[in-house]
Formats: sequence, structure tokens, C-alpha cells
Amino acid sequence: MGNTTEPWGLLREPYSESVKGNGSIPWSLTGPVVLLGAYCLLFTWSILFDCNLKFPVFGVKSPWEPVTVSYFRFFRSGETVLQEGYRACRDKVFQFRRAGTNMLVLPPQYVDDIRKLPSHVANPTVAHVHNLMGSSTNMDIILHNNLHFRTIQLKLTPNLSAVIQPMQDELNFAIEHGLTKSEDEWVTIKPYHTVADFVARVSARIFLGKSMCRNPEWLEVSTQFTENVFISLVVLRLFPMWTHGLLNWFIPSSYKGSAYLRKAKKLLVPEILRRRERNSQGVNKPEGNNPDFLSWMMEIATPEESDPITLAHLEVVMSLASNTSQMNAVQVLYDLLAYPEYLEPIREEICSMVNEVGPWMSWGKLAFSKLQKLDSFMRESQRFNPPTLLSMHRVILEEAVLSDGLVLPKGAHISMAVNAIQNDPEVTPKPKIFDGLRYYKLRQREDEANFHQFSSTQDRILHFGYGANACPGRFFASLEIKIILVPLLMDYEFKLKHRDQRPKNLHAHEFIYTSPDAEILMRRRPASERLEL
Ligand code: HEM
Repeated sequence: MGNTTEPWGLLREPYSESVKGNGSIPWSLTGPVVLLGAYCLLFTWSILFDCNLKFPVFGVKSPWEPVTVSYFRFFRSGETVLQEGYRACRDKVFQFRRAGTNMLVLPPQYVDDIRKLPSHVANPTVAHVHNLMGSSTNMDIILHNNLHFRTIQLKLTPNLSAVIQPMQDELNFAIEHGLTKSEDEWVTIKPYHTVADFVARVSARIFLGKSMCRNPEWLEVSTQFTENVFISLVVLRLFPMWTHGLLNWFIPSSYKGSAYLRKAKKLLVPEILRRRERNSQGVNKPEGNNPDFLSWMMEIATPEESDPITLAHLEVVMSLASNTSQMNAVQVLYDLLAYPEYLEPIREEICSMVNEVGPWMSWGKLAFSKLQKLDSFMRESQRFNPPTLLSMHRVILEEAVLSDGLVLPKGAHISMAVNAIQNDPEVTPKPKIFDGLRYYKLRQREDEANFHQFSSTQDRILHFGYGANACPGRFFASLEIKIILVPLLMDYEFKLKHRDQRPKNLHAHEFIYTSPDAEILMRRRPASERLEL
């Protein structure tokens, strides 16, 4: 296979030689020559001003190739581009082309430097909005409002114990109504959709409370908005930013996404006003005795943040954020099918937790944190199938000088190749081997029992970022994935539809998705083997 990602920044000299000629140009060729000249000017502009020539470029075959070709190459072979860049540069910065930016990929020795840079210098939110093509996908609201982030940190995470039982309750409802009851007949399911439905329902129970969480319109909004945003951003990233305003008119997912957002506002604004009215009458006790994310947001919002339309919009942002949990849960399920030898140890661990703590519905946070084998398997599964190959995204708002003198220019979009870093043998020994208990074993070492967890961030394991800006929802995500997986693994058997073939992932840009159409088989386990509720 040819090297698609030759680092032309390293080989600049040949391209800097000027081509000389002294013949006159016939008139008939004027048109093409002018066009060629315009083309050259356009891409000379892109080379000289768009790229920082200090750093080698990967994923570009020639400096004269149209930017959309480079965008398309990263869309098709992002993993190869990043692997080749990481291998060739190791402890140096490299870059690749992506719509609207030439992304600088920093090596991991700068993790701490980046962690320490304040947001007015290296901004994660501007980078997320850029990644999500926020001005075209309605995700730019997070530029002006971080109420959802604060609510996760100040309310959701400290109250995880309080959300366990409602989540379990909602999952029981979803399983009861959505999965087969047959112990004999194998039934085909599409895990992407089944798990998406479970995550939507369980999340909605916590994000909106019992009164709204089974509303079919909301459940549709919460899954479909996310899906359409991802379709839009995958498409838009193939084209230069200046075309996006126009393209938005022609991409169905763009106006579908906006329509779902309008629907969400129509559903939630009356609910917010109803709650506000209730509070003004002095009724502060949460309905159903369980507080939910919406009431927490309303409680801590500043007057400027309290606009019901904004609160509704942030609820939609939350359902998009929790979509990553769905991807992770499906990947774990597929990995358990690909490596079935881990299923029994994990089931035994769950049974011993029932013996120790009691039936499933009485479990608290501690019981979930003691599922170390399941947790380890989830982390290993994430190592093989991360939702994204890049993390630690920042947009540099003011020129920054790192500890060794490296200058990050104003306007640069930086990130780290999370997967290449974690799978470096210096970070993960024998990285090609799937060892579901890898992190479980590490936790048995002295003083390391609390490290190496699915939700732990480490300076070389960056799936959730690192430092103050790391994903605030990771503790909730870890809990939610376990709450969904434990009953599934205990109450059902699964098998691959096509023998020995783990459903293939889909790759687009730096993202890895599970295929929506992949199918597996399931049937219910006998009552004696099921989870004691
Ligand atoms: C396995 C699932 C998840 C993964 C892998 C993940 C990963 C990430 C990553 C890499 C970031 C960027 C961190 C940085 O800037 O360095 C992030 C940010 C964030 N995540 Fe997660 N996440 C997950 C689940 C969740 C869930 C369930 C929630 C909500 C409860 C959530 C809410 C957020 C929010 C609010 C941000 C910040 C975005 C902003 O700037 O507004 N995440 N996540």
C-alpha cells in the first residue's frame, strides 16, 4: 500500500524551486492559464498562510492538491494519517488538514503544559464547537453558556448515589417492554438501536425526571438530534468552512437537526414554566421525590441563564454528550462476543456482588465501583474501539509558549492522538493483545486499587481528556454503562450472527462508530441464572 500521508512539510525544498520558462502563451490558452494561475494562487495561499510550515504535514500528498482532497483523505483514512504522523514524529508536533483548520497534533509530553494553560489562552469549548461544526449544527450555544457543565460538576456527580435507583427502574421498564422473553428462540437485534434506546430512556429519567422521560417525542428528539448532528458534521468537514453556510441549505440532516431542536423547545419550555410556577408557589420538593438535571439547572442558573429556551437547548446538548456512552456500551457488548472467555468471570463478579450487597435494586455506588473486572473490560474495550482518535482539543486564543519553548501560534487548533499514544508499547505493553483484565490486574498492585478505572484520566490515557477540562460526565457515563450492561449480561445470552465476525466499526474522520445496521442474536437466560432484582 502506498504511503498516503507523506509528510510534505518535511520535504519542502523540491516544491520551493520556482519553475522558469520564456515562451509566449497563445491567446487560446489564456482562459486555462488564468484558471490555473487562480488555482495556484489559491493553494499557494493555503500553503503559505493556512499551514504552519514549521511542522510536518501528514495526510497530504502534494502541497498543490486541493484542500478538499486532503479533507477527504482524512475522512477516509484518519487512523492511518494519525498513526503515521505519530510514528514518524513521536515526540514532535505534526499536522494534518481538516475543514477550516490545519490541526496541530501534539505529542504526549505536552499534556501537562496544555492542562495548565488557562481557557483564555487555550480554549477547549471553542475547539469542541469547531469540531462539532457548531455554527451549522446548533452546538455553538456552549460558547455562551456552561450551565450544563457546572450542573454536572456541582449536582449530578455529587449525587450519583441518588440517581442509581431511578436509572435501574427505567432500565427495567425498557427491558420489560423492549426485549425478548423467549428462552428458546434466538432473536435478532441491532445493538446500536437497542442500546441507543436504553441510553436515551435512562438518561432522560435523570435529565428530565419521571414525568417526561417516557415521552416518545422527547425520546425521538434525544436520539435523532444527535444522529443528524453527526451526519452534518461528517459531511460539512469535507468542504471548506466558507461553503458551510450555503451547504447547510442542501444537507437534509442540517435542517432535520434544527427541526428536532425546535421540537425539543416546544416540548420543554411549557414544562420549565410549569416547574417555575410550582416553585413560585413554594413547592420546592422534586416531583416523584427524585431531583433531576433540569431542576438542578434551574436551581443554579444565573438570571441570564434562566431563559427557558436556553435551558431546553442545553437539555438537547446533554443528550448529545451522553451519546458516547451508547457507543461505548455497544463496543463492550461486541468485545464480549469477540472474547467470550471474559463473560463468565464478569458474571461471577456480579453474582458475588449480589451475595455481598443484596439484590440488584439495592445496589449503591460502592457496589458498582467494586465491579472491577467489568470496569477493566470496559477500559480495554475503549482502548481498542475509542469513540474518537483525537482528544485534548484546544483552540489557541493567545500565543502560548510551552515549558520547552515550543510556541503555539494564536489561532492554532491543537489536539492529541489519544489512540496512538495509549497504544504505544511504552504506555501499554503488548498493545495488540486484548486483555480484558489488563486494568483489573494493575489495580491489584499495591496502592493502585483506585487507579486504572474506566473513568480515571491519566496523562497518557486521554479518552476523557485530562485536568480541569476533562469530561465532567465520565463518572455518570461509567455508572450508566454498568447499569445497562449488568442486567443485559445476567439476563440474556448473546451470539454473533455471522460466526466469529465481530461487527465492523465505521470510521469517519477521527470518529469511530458502531454500525447502525449490525445484527446479533439474543435469547433470555433461564430464571435461575438471572439477576436477583
Ligand atoms: C464514554 C462516554 C464519554 C466519553 C468518552 C466522553 C469524552 C469526552 C471528552 C474527550 C471531552 C473533552 C475533554 C477535553 O476538553 O479535554 C468531553 C467533554 C464533555 N463531556 Fe464527555 N464523554 C463521555 C460521556 C459524557 C456524558 C455521559 C456526559 C453528560 C452527562 C458528558 C458531558 C460532557 C461535557 C458537558 C463536556 C464538555 C463540553 C463543553 O465544553 O461544553 N460526557 N467528553
